[in-house]
Amino acid sequence: MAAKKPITVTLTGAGGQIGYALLFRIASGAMLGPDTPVRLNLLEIPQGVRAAEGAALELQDSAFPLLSHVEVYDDARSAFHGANVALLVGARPRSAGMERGDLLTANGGIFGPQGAAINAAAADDVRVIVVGNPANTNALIAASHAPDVPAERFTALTRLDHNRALGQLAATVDTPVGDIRRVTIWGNHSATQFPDIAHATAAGDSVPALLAARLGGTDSAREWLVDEFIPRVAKRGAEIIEVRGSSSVASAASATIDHMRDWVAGTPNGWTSAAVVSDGSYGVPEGLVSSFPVESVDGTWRIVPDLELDEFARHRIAASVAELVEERDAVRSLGLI
Ligand SMILES: NC(=O)C1=CN([C@@H]2O[C@H](COP(=O)(O)OP(=O)(O)OC[C@H]3O[C@@H](n4cnc5c(N)ncnc54)[C@H](O)[C@@H]3O)[C@@H](O)[C@H]2O)C=CC1
Ligand SMILES: O=C([O-])CC(=O)C(=O)O
Repeated sequence: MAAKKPITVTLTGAGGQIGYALLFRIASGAMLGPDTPVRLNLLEIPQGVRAAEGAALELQDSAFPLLSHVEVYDDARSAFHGANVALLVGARPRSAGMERGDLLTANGGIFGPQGAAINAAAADDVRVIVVGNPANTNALIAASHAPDVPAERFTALTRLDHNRALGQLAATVDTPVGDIRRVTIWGNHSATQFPDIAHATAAGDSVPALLAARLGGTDSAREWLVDEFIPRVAKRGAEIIEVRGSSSVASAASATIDHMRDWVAGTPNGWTSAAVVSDGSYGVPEGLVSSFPVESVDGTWRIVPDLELDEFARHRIAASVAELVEERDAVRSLGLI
């Protein structure tokens, strides 16, 4: 059988923390599969180039059979040349006391030029995920500078929030995390996000019913949901910063791998969460990059249709979407879109 052609993966922020956690998993085949060779293009700003070069040396020392080539760039056009997969991680992380909104001005300027470089140089089938915060709005900025790339190819990471929700639920209902299905993160990757378990199941049983049984009735389950689960998941990033002293790295890299793997290979276990360009579903204005329940079908994210939403869910989703509208208007007034 002829050897498979390598997939070109461009990673921005390759000299940073998440970059370092991502590179070795990509090269090992965890993202694109055990028989897909990869070519890695690493993009950094000049101050980050040495760190990226160091990571490239270590990649060589790891002798990954699937790794066909590694190149370090400080020029976006060259780095995105022929990219089939673009992981936009490079941006300043939040430190203690900062809200994600504070990063809009700091990081927004990065994503227009990178969107334009993707438009000019990437492969026709490019798939983009934005990890750098504020991820949803940065993806919107990048997409708006790439008119020739279908908007559906621009996504942002909310899989980390999804995985955090699975972790919290598994611990509370005492079920293996792999048995939990049909959890959704709606809206923005921020404290306004809505982690929704109304449709969730654990080994086929209704999670709301399991919670009610475990926590002493539907009222207590509701209290846990509103006062503990939702804020714990939505503010987990800040909790990690407080406990670790810096923002999530390995879990963010792992979620990025999950997102891209499922996008390419499909979601046989049912839906997951990803921030995708809205087609107007569930009242989310068209064009906003918002998190939805999504399935990956034939290499394309599809928003799961026709889920029933109660008043509480509609209210929570609207609040997070209102924040996305504010962010869009802010970057518009800064001339970034
Ligand atoms: N969406 C999500 O779930 C999560 C997002 N994040 C975000 O990911 C981003 C990266 O985090 P870390 O790796 O921990 O930060 P880091 O500071 O360790 O690394 C960022 C790297 O990006 C580079 N960089 C900055 N501007 C760049 C540009 N224009 N082009 C290429 N590279 C550039 C920097 O030189 C640095 O090496 C942050 O914005 C952080 O807030 C972090 C965790 C979760
Ligand atoms: O909270 C932060 O600043 C980093 C991040 O996005 C997360 O951990 O969810």
